[in-house]
Amino acid sequence: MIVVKVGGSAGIDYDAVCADMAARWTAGERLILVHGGSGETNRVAEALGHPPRFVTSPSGYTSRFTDRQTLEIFEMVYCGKMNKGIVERLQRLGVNAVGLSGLDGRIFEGRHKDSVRAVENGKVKVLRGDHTGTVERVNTGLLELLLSAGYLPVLTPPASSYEGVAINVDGDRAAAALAVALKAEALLLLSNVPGLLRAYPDEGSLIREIPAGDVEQYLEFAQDRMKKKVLGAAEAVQGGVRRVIFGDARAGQPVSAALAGAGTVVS
Ligand SMILES: Nc1ncnc2c1ncn2[C@@H]1O[C@H](COP(=O)(O)OP(=O)(O)OP(=O)(O)O)[C@@H](O)[C@H]1O
Repeated sequence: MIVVKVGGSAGIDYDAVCADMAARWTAGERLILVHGGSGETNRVAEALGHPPRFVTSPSGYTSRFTDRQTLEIFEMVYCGKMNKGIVERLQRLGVNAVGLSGLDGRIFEGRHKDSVRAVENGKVKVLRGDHTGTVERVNTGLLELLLSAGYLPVLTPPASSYEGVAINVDGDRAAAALAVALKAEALLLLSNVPGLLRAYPDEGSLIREIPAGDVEQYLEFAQDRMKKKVLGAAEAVQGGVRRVIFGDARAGQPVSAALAGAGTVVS
C-alpha cells in the first residue's frame, strides 16, 4: 500500500498526479490519495468576504483559524471543488475513484480542539471557537472495503470529532496517520517544492536524505506550513512506515519520480 498526499498550493499539476496514479493503479498497485486545498480555499474565502486568518502557536506552528463559517468554506472547496475535480480526472482515466472526506464514515477521527493559543503582536492570546483537531483514529475497515471492491479512495479533511463535529485537520498528518494505520510501505507528501529545502526558497538546497531517527532535527529548516509536513513524516516513520518522501507535484510523473527517490527521502 502506498499513501499519496498531494497538497493544495499554487502550481500543483493534478493532471500529472492523476495520470501517474491511474497508470500505477491499473498496473495493480494499491494506492490511496489524500489531498489538500489551501490555495483555493484562501481565494474562495476572500471572494466570499471572509478572508483566511492564520495563527502561529507559541511553538511556531502556523494553522488556519477555523470558525464555523471558515469550516463551511473549507468544506465547499476541499470536499467539493478539489475532491470532485480529482475524482473526475481519475474517472476519465478509467479509475473508479470514490471521493470522501474524513467525516464520511468517520474515516479520520480525533479530538475537537475548541481553542488555540496564538502569538499576536508579541502576546500569547487564547482564541475560542476553533474547529480544529488532530487525527487519532482511522476507519481502516471502510477503506479496506472500498479497496477490496476495486475503488480508489480519494480522501480529504475535515475529520470527525468523537462527538461527530467536523474538524479541520492537517492533511499531511492525516495522511501520516492513515499510512501508519494501513501499514503502508511508503508515504508520499507531494507539494509545489522539490522537497525539503535547507535554505527555502533556494531549490538548489534540496535535502536528499534524512535518516528516519533524525527527522525532528530537520524541523529547523521548515518554515511555517512545511513544519507540519516534517512533523507528519516523523509520526509516520515512528509509526512504522519505512519510507516517507517529500516530492514535487508540479510536473512529470510525480508519484513514480518520488518512489524512484527524487525529492527528500526519509528512511
Ligand atoms: N524548508 C522548506 N522547504 C520547502 N518548502 C518550504 C520550506 N519552508 C517552507 N516551505 C513552504 O511550504 C509549502 C508547502 O506546504 P503547504 O502546506 O503550503 O503545502 P501543501 O501541502 O501543498 O498544501 P495543503 O495545506 O493544501 O495540503 C511550500 O509551498 C513552501 O512555500
